[in-house]
Amino acid sequence: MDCNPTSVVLRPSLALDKEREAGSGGVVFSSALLPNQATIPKAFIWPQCDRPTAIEELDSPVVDLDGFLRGDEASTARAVDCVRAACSTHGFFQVANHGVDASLGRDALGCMDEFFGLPLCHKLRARRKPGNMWGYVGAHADRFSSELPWKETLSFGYHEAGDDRVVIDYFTSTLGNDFQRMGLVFQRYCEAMKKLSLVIMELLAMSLGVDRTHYRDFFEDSRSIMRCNYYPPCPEPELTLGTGPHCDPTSLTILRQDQVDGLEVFDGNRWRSVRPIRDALVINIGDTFMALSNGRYKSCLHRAVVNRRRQRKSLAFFLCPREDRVVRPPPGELGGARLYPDFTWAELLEFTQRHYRADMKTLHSFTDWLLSSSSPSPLRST
Ligand SMILES: C=C1C[C@]23C[C@@]1(O)CC[C@H]2[C@]1(C)CCC[C@@](C)(C(=O)O)[C@H]1[C@@H]3C(=O)O
Ligand SMILES: O=C(O)CCC(=O)C(=O)O
Ligand SMILES: [Fe+2]
Repeated sequence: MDCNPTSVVLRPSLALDKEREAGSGGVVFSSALLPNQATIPKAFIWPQCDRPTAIEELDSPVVDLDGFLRGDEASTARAVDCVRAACSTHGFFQVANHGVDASLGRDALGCMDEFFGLPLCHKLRARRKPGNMWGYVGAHADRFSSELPWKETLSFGYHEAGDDRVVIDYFTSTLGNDFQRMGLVFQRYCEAMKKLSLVIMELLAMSLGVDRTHYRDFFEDSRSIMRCNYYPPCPEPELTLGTGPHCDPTSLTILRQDQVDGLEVFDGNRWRSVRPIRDALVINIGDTFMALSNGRYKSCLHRAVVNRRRQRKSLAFFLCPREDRVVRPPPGELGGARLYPDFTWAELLEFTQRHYRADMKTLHSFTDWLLSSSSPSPLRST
């Protein structure tokens, strides 16, 4: 593989579930090409209705977690009210004084600069293999053939294993022992994200009037996804998107942005920007938690836009339950008619990876697909 390809070559159109062997070559999207191009390939051009427009800022609350983490009752009550208000509307809020070491977040963003700055042939050592979710991808050009997102991504899994090395081992086994330090930084970052996500789960439970340990226990043995998003500068940012409009299919997202604008949330009427706040973390509810709350909390539509001058990076930690846990709301508190059937995260994840490109209707489409499937799972009650 030429380490510095001279052009973006996109293979002929292919449907999502007819994924070709990645080894067949042909498709690369590399930021190394960009400074020399004045226009973007047609496959990256999005429909007019999806293109970025001039927008205002989202009024997303910043929840100070310091008092809650110290067990202060008044601060806890304020945090619970703040979370309830945000999750009952656009599902986004930011947290400050969250207990995650600020230097760890900056180190992780620094490791992203190091990885995505590698020659393409080195990045391709981590290339995502067909049927697998982990690895390096350019513009999802191995899965989609139009409306390609203007980004490179690196995704890997995180779960507590006996030796606490699952992420370190991923980096050293995929990229070599020279990447031991990078693996250690991301290992520690994922551990910190997991710890914070369980704190947020307590807050969410309390704000829903559910026993405060309910969701925490449900995610204790979580199998989460870490995704590094790298958005190169784009010669025609008004025609494309860094990440298309979607609701996260996962349960909870903890997003660390760098200081470059780009995250946008649809508040029901218009797109609004989520301005980066230094060292704060953006939290949003995903589809799986919307089902766990029987629709009380909203998984919200969001996207990422790019710009002509500056690269942008974001670190998205996606909390997910163990694959075989049945997703259903807690008995009693969130009563009323069930909005969604029982399902497992494994079923929803497989739907997004093999049958459906996650967008703003993923959970609705998944529910239809699930209930229409010929072999209903014995776990499922509707
Ligand atoms: C389960 C997942 C699928 C996507 C990553 C994630 O872990 C959560 C967000 C999903 C995604 C980012 C939504 C927009 C479309 C997508 C294809 C992307 O642009 O990356 C989605 C991810 C995916 O790899 O399918
Ligand atoms: O990069 C961002 O700000 C958002 C990315 C995102 O929504 C995602 O990866 O699910
Ligand atoms: Fe997202």
